[in-house]
Amino acid sequence: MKPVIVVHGGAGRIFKEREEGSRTGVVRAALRGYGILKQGGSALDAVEEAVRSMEDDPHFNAGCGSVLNEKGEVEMDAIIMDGKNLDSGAVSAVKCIANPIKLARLVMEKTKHMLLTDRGAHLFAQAMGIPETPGEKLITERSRERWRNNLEPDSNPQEFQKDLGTVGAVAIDSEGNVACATSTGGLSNKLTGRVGDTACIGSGGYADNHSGATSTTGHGESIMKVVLARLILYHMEQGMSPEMAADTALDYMKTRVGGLGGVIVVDNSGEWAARFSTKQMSWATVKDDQIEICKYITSKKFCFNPL
Ligand SMILES: COC(=O)C[C@H](N)C(=O)O
Repeated sequence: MKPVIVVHGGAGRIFKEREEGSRTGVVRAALRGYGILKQGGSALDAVEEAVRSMEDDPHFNAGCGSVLNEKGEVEMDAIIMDGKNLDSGAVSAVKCIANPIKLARLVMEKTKHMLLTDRGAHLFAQAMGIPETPGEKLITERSRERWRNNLEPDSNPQEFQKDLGTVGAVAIDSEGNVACATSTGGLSNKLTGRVGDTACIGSGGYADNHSGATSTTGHGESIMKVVLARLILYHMEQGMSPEMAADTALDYMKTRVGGLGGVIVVDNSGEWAARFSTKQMSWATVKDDQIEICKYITSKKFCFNPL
């Protein structure tokens, strides 16, 4: 099987000043993940590495650069899933950790559970020897400014899309195993303790070798209502291509609950798609040693925009 990786850096508006950084960030992440796949590494390692590289990049709303909650604090959600055995691990509302995706993977591999939240996740991180990163180090000037200007949470399913930047990756490795990973700071000025789609299995991501893997981004409450990631795989199980399944599910989310978002998908034959109903989504993919990246324009080839 020829390995493939697809990454996204969030659906929504991408403001001019973040365009270049966001594009460079998704390219770097895709190449890092693909490097692992090329050396015979697993899809799981590849998606973790790709997401970790975007968590470390302040241009994205994950890890360093996360948006802030109503109190001006970082609270992050992340999920990782292994399509071989349907194992998954997630964390929600975690604060002083540089790489929530790493912690999610440890939840998957070192506990009998699938999701740890807030204080419990923090205690688990300590027990695993993960160093504490002061919250201040995760906060950028951009996220602080956004917090100051945004007294209300970005809760409108259509209006939420002001330059966020959740990150995610899906991959298939040379053995035909698929995996997904997603990480986010969530919605700006959200209520303390709000857990979004990203930490929820089937919403923020899903991976199953029998069909494929998907990672989602967009209005979290809408994504959770339609269980977007699992819905896409369901459509693929019924015979749709990744692109058709993604468009059908995004269209359903828009018409049924008025929510917008974006998804990346890879199926178990290596066919992939990056689709969105928001104005933009940054993404990059590497297949056959060729990289393809988003163009920040609305073209038929690169995106689905029903607006
Ligand atoms: C682009 O914004 C996001 O993806 C936010 C994320 N889905 C959440 O609601 O937590």
